[in-house]
Amino acid sequence: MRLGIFGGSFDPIHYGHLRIAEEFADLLALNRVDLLPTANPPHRQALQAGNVARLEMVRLAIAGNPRLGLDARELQRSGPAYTFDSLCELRAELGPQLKLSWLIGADSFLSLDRWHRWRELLDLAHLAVACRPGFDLLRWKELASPELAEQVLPRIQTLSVTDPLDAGTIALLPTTPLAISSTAIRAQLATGHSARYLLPDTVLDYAGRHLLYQAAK
Ligand SMILES: Nc1ncnc2c1ncn2[C@@H]1O[C@H](COP(=O)(O)OP(=O)(O)OP(=O)(O)O)[C@@H](O)[C@H]1O
Ligand SMILES: O=C(O)c1ccc[n+]([C@@H]2O[C@H](COP(=O)([O-])O)[C@@H](O)[C@H]2O)c1
Repeated sequence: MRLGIFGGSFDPIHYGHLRIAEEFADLLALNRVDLLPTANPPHRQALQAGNVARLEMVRLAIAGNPRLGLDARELQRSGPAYTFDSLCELRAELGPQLKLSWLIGADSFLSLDRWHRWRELLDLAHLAVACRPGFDLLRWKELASPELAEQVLPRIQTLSVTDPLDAGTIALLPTTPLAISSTAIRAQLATGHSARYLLPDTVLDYAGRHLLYQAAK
């Protein structure tokens, strides 16, 4: 069993997220990728849509794709939602033998050294880094802090589905670069512009019906 986890604010979820989740599953031959919406992210201001709405939008977005699942554990936790805590819980539930990989976009990867107990994350899971326009992974050595570079360099491996290890490596995934962001979608909706084809229609309809990203009147 090879499980992938993809944490995010998903405020709202969009095709940039869905495409890297699909390519992650495909490139690493994962049995399943669980999307893990975060609550109280330690590193950013309050999210715009509430927990229930973001969970529902993820549910709508992944409907019909048997490889994508939903893990709501962080929404049930009070206090900051640290990835370290989620990976510890997952390891305790699934055992040491399971191959566990955490998907992260290139922008998040470059700030990994500001995450809670970041050095220990690779004891718990593999890391798979997706391309994101504007964050050139070929230049990551210049862009990363010396601490991150020192920690990361020896761990980077060429993409491999047959790695015998259960955690501890970093794969740079050649995913399709899609310049889509939740920030831009929220801005488009708040100014009355169309966000169609940047995210699933079902998610857009949900956001519209619940007036999630409209400008305050
Ligand atoms: N278009 C994209 N391409 C690659 N990775 C992405 C893309 N959008 C988001 N990600 C990654 O998905 C994860 C969750 O991202 P998040 O939910 O914050 O989306 P976002 O579009 O970056 O949102 P925001 O604009 O609100 O910051 C992060 O690891 C981020 O790097
Ligand atoms: O654990 C941390 O300290 C930490 C710091 C920054 C981000 N994260 C996680 O990274 C994922 C992507 O975050 P974001 O803000 O880009 O949506 C999400 O699962 C967050 O909980 C985790």
